[in-house]
Amino acid sequence: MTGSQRVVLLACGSFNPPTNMHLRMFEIARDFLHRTTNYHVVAGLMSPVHDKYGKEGLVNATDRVQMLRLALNSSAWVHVSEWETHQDDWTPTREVLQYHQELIDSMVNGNVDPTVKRQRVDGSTAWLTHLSGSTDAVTIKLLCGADLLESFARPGLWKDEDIEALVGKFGLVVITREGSNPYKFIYESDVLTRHQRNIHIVTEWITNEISSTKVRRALRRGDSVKYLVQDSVIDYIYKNALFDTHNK
Ligand SMILES: Nc1ncnc2c1ncn2[C@@H]1O[C@H](COP(=O)(O)OP(=O)(O)OP(=O)(O)O)[C@@H](O)[C@H]1O
Ligand SMILES: O=C(O)c1ccc[n+]([C@@H]2O[C@H](COP(=O)([O-])O)[C@@H](O)[C@H]2O)c1
Repeated sequence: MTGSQRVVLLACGSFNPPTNMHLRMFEIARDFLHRTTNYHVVAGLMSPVHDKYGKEGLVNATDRVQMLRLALNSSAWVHVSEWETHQDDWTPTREVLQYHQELIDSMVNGNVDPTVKRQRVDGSTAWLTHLSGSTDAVTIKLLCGADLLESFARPGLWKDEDIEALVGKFGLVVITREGSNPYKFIYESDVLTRHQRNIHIVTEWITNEISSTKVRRALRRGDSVKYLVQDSVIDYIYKNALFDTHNK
């Protein structure tokens, strides 16, 4: 596509379990960017957080990766990246983006780094095929819900220099979420306002409040989660007795 800037969207999170909203985020972000910017979204990545992130009720990364793989069977362009889960410890999001940008650079941006190339052979990098067929540069952006953006203000949670890099160097695509006001949040932050052009707010007009927390609660109570989560993921959860479903 002439004159367009190729982009990969990366969403980080627990995905505990992955919901249909996690998948939908990618669709609405891509539609919005294609309609309002000259970005051409070539691939999406979901990077589940490391077990050592230590969030209460987090099932192990092997199961979360497996659930994401099943969920993403219905997508032709979004993939799971296991890299984060294979590290020795939790990785800050800035470093997750940095790693994937370097991997992309080593493939298409003419910046061949042999160390990065070696790490590529891990079977979870099929998404790189979306980058072939063109030598136009590809940049990575963080895709997130407005609650993640607003967590930037939680004292001690994010490093200032990481926030600066996320918005200054990479850029954000933020999906609105019930109870959040990303425009006001950006207005109240000097650093976010300075990089406002690099923050794309996507309004989800078809509002819904699907969250993994609510899905886990329903599962625990034996309530149906059909149409909130992909059927294959529900089967996996019951087969492996995740989220206290053992006696349901
Ligand atoms: N309903 C939603 N609307 C907009 N963004 C969402 C929604 N659900 C999840 N996201 C976004 O998806 C990413 C990964 O989210 P995460 O795994 O924390 O899901 P969650 O449903 O918020 O989980 P939990 O309820 O366990 O906190 C985050 O950027 C989050 O903001
Ligand atoms: O990089 C950071 O400093 C940082 C601080 C807090 C959270 N994160 C990431 O944000 C995501 C939050 O996921 P969750 O499920 O807790 O909403 C997860 O991928 C974390 O690694 C990242």
